[in-house]
Amino acid sequence: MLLVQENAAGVDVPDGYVMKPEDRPSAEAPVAQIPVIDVGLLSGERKADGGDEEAAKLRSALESWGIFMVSNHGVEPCVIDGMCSASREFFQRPLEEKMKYSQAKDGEKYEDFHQGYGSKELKLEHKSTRDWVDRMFLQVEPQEHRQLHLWPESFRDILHEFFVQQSSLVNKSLLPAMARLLGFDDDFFGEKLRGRALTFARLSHYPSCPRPDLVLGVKSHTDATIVTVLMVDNNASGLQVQKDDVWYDVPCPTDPHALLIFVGDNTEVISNGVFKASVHRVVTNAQNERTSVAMFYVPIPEEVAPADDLVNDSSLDGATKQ
Ligand SMILES: O=C(O)CCC(=O)C(=O)O
Ligand SMILES: [Fe+2]
Repeated sequence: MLLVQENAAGVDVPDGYVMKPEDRPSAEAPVAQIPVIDVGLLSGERKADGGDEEAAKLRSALESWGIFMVSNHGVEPCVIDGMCSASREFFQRPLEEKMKYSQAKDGEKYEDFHQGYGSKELKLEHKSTRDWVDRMFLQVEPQEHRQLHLWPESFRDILHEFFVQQSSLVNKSLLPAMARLLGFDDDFFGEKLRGRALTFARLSHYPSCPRPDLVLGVKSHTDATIVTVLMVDNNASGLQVQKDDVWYDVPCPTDPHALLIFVGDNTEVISNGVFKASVHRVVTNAQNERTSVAMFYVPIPEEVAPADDLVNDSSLDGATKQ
């Protein structure tokens, strides 16, 4: 079978989705105390108004969870609402409609790195289990590489606007604040996302699943990014993060317009392990469907190496410079 949507109506799940017993989620997970960072206070000049405290919260999140929420982030609420409803509307369309945006040719299986609509179809030789998710995967940057024929008209403009506003959040606020925590110039991370760097959007739709005890929405992974920005709809939680070998639930943000930020692998490497990439997964839910939109900020591989100043600097000893 090609798409999760086709399986979701059944009472049981096909074998290909059933996780090995050791990888199945437990019924109850503790709740992660993910900090909410007020981005407005992070700019270099806001020390007196609580900026130091906010920077300390950011540091603690970067060094432990590898994930945090942001408020006051400059992405307009109407843009977040618009992106959320455009994604839901797209996934609710009949399958034949959505398949117009699939890159898989007739009879061919969709593969994850292809742009367009589909679901991760594992090759037979792969032993790994399938994820309970349908997706739309699109390259957003460099803009001249966009495959606009795969962008449904209904969300072309809103996805572009969502990207423009959040890339300003990433480049003007978040990455400079992260660089300052390591004692670097504001542009330290940002310059790794210029030129041939790539940005991808992934819209994910998790239909309700009859066996959340056996099946995962997305298996445990880290993102191969500098950072990932995630918008979740508030219909259902499902995201979990791992810390010290324990899986924690990430609750839906109480502010429906908050965004989640993941530290990606590349930042862990560049910071020489000072900042931790978030290990995360998505569990399924028997009652509710769920939609998310992730934006992946991916540098060119040559930019990914531990920063010289952080290597062999015994004075750091696991802590960061101020
Ligand atoms: O849907 C989510 O909450 C997370 C998705 C995710 O981790 C990913 O697409 O890399
Ligand atoms: Fe992820």
